[in-house]
Amino acid sequence: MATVHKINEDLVKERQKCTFNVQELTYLLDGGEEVTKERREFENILRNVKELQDEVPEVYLSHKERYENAVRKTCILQNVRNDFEKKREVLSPRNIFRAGYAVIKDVSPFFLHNGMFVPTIIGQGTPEQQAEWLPKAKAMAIIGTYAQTELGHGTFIRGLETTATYDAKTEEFILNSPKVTSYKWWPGGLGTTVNHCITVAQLYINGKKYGIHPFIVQIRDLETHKPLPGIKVGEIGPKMGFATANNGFLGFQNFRIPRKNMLMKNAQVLKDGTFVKGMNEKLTYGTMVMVRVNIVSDSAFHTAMAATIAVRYAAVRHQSQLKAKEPEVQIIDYLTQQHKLFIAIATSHAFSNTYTWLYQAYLKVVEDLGKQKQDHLPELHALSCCLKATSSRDAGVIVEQCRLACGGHGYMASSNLPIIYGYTTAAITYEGEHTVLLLQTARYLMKAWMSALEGKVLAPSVAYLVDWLKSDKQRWQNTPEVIVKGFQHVAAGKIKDAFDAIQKHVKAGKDYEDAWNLASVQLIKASEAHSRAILCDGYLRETVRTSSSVSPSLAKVLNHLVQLYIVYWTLETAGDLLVYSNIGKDDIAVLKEKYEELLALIRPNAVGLVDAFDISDEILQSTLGSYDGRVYERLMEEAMKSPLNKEPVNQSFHKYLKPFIKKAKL
Ligand SMILES: CCCCCCCCCCC/C=C/C(=O)SCCNC(=O)CCNC(=O)[C@H](O)C(C)(C)COP(=O)(O)OP(=O)(O)OC[C@H]1O[C@@H](n2cnc3c(N)ncnc32)[C@H](O)[C@@H]1OP(=O)(O)O
Ligand SMILES: Cc1cc2nc3c(=O)[nH]c(=O)nc-3n(C[C@H](O)[C@H](O)[C@H](O)COP(=O)(O)OP(=O)(O)OC[C@H]3O[C@@H](n4cnc5c(N)ncnc54)[C@H](O)[C@@H]3O)c2cc1C
Repeated sequence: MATVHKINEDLVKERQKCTFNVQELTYLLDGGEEVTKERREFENILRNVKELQDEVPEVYLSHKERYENAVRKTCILQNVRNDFEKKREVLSPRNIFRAGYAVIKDVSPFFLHNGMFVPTIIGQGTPEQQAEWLPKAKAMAIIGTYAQTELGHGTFIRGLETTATYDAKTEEFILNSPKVTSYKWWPGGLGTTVNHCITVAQLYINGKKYGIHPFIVQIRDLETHKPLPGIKVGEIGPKMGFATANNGFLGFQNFRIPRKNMLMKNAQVLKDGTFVKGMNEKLTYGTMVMVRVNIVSDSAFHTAMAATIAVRYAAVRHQSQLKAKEPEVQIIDYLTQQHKLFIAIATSHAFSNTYTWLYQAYLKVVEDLGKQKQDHLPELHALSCCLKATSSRDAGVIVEQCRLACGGHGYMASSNLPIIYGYTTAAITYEGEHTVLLLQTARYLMKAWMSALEGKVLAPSVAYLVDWLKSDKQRWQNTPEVIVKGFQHVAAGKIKDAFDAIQKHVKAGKDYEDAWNLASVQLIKASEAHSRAILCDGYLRETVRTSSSVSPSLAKVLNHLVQLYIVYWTLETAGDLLVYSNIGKDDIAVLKEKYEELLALIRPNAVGLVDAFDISDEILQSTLGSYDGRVYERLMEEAMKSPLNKEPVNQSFHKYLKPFIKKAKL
C-alpha cells in the first residue's frame, strides 16, 4: 500500500485561505464537469498501471534506453486509451495530451502521429483516402509523422527540394531527394518509430513544376520495420530538449508510390497526368494552421505546469527575514516573488480563454471551406500566426521566470522545470519560426491598413483600425476596457508607422520587397502589439462572458486575474502607451499602485488558483510542485536514486583519484 504523507502545513493554511471553490474553477478551465471527470478517471487508471512506473528515473537512462522506455510506455498508454474508449466516448484531445505527461517525462515518439499525421489525413485527404488510411491510423496499425522540413529549408516551404515526379505510364509518383539539403530533417518519430509519413514534396508532371503537395508514404516494412528499398532514414541525434521525440531524417532514391497516395482533397493529379488546381493553394498548409491554434492551448498548459510548481514551492519555502527577530518568511510573501508568479497564473488563463475563441474561429473556417467559402481564411491565418508566436514566446519566458523563482532547486532536473522549458522553447521555433510568423501577420496587417485607408469594412480582429482612423484618441481612464483600447491604439500606431516606413523606402526608389525588409523590425513590433491587443481584448471579453455564469466568489477572482494581466502589460509597455495613446504619467503611477493592490488581492488565492489547474503529481513530475508540498523529502528521495549513490565508493576513486592525489602529495 502506498504511504500517505502529511500535507505540508503551509500549504494546508494556504488552502484554508482560499476564497473561492477550486473545483468550480477546474470545471470551468476544463470546459465542463464532464470533461474534468473523464480526465480524472483516465488519469486514475493510468496511475494504477504498474508497468508505467519507472524504476530508474528517465534522466539516468542512456539516449537509447530512454527512447526504448518511451516507446514501451507509449504503447501501454495507447492500449489503456483504447480500452477506455471501447467503453465510453472518445477522449477529448486535450485530455489525451495532458495524460501523456503522466506517462512520459519528455515528448512521446507518437507525438506527431496524433498531432499531425492523423489530422493531415483528415484535413487533406479525399473521403476515399480517409476511408483507406484513417481507420488504420486511428487504430495505430500504421504509425506516421509529418515530414515537411528539410536540412536546407524549414521556413520557406516553397523552396523544398524533395521531388515527386508523376509517371503516367505506371500511375505512380517517383520520390527523390536530389541533394543532402533535400533530406527531410526534424519530423518527430521519424528516427526509428514510424512506418509511414506525410511527405511534402514538389510535384512535377511532364517536366513542369506544380508546387508542394502532401503524399502519404510507407517508409518501413510493416513486419520487419526495416526501411524499404530506396529509403534512407535515421535519427538526428540529441537536442536541447525533446529527448524522446525521436526526431529523424529521411531521403528518397527513386522511391515509387501509387497515384492515390497524393492527398487530393485540394489539388488533384488525374490518371493521365492532368493537374487539377484546388480552390486555394494555401489550403495545403492547413495542418499547420490547426497545430498553431493548438499551440496556444499547449502554451496555456505549460504555463500552468510551471506556475503550479513555482507557486506551491514559494508557499513551502522560507528564506530570509522581513523583520529582525521574526521567523523566516514564506518566499511567496515577497512582493517581487508575487510579481514573478501571479502573472504566470494569469497568463495561463489568458491563453486558455484565447484558445477557446480561436478554436471556434478555426472550426468555423473549416466548416466554411467545406462549402467552398474562404472569406475568413486570411484572418484566421493571421490570428493563428501571431497568437502562436506570442503565446509560445511568452510561455518560454514565464517558464524560465518560474525556474528562477525557485532559486537553485529550480535548476534540478527533478523540479521538471528544465523539461518544461525544453518543450516551450521548442514551440517558439517549430510549426513556423517566431519572427517568420509575426511577419506573416504583419503582411495581413499592412493589407488591413490599406483597406482601412480606403474606407473598406474590415474583419473583426482588425476593425479597431477603422475606429482609430475615425475618432480622436479617447480620454484615458484606468479601466480595463479603456486600457484595451489603449493597446489597440498602440497596435494601430505601430501598424501605421510600419506602413509609412515601407512607403518611405518605396518612394526613395526601393523595391517593395527591399522596403519590406528595411521596415521589418517595425513590422514585427506592429504584429506583437496587435497580438497583445487581441490577447487582452479576448481575455477580457471571455472573462466578462463567463463571470455571469459562475459563482460571485469565483467571478471576483477571475476579475482580479484579468485585471492583473492587463495592468501588468500596461506597465511593461508603458513607453509605447505614452507614445501612441492618451495615457499620462499620473495614470501610470496610479496603475503601479493598482498592480500592487492586485498582487495583494490574489495572494490568498494563489495556491487555490494553481490547485484549480488540477495537474496531478504524476503529470507534474516535480519534487518542488507536488500537492503535498514535501519538497525537501522528495529532493532527497530523488537524489538517492542517482546511480552514483548506489555504492559507497565509486570505482573512479581507485582508478584515477587515488593515484592523482598520491602524486599530488609527493
Ligand atoms: C491539444 C492537442 C495538442 C496537439 C499538439 C500537436 C503538436 C504537434 C507538434 C508539432 C511538432 C512540429 C512540427 C513542425 O514543425 S511541422 C513543420 C512546420 N513548418 C512550418 O510551419 C513552415 C513555416 N512556413 C510557412 O508556413 C510558409 O512557408 C510561409 C507562410 C512562411 C510562407 O509561405 P509562402 O511563401 O507560400 O507564402 P507567402 O509568404 O508568399 O504568402 C502568400 C499568401 O499566402 C498566405 N498564406 C500563407 N500561409 C497560409 C496559410 N497557412 N493559410 C492561409 N493563407 C496562407 C499569405 O498570407 C499570403 O497571402 P496574401 O498574398 O494575401 O498576403
Ligand atoms: C523540436 C522541433 C520539432 C520539429 N518537428 C518537426 C516535424 O515534426 N516535422 C517537420 O516537418 N518539421 C519539424 N520541425 C522543424 C520546424 O518546423 C522548423 O525548424 C521551423 O519551421 C523553422 O524553420 P528553420 O529551421 O528552417 O529556420 P530558419 O528559417 O532557417 O530560421 C533561421 C533564422 O532565420 C530567420 N528567417 C528565416 N526566414 C526569414 C524571413 N523570411 N524573414 C525574416 N527572418 C527569417 C528566422 O527568423 C530565424 O531567426 C521541428 C523543429 C523543432 C525545433
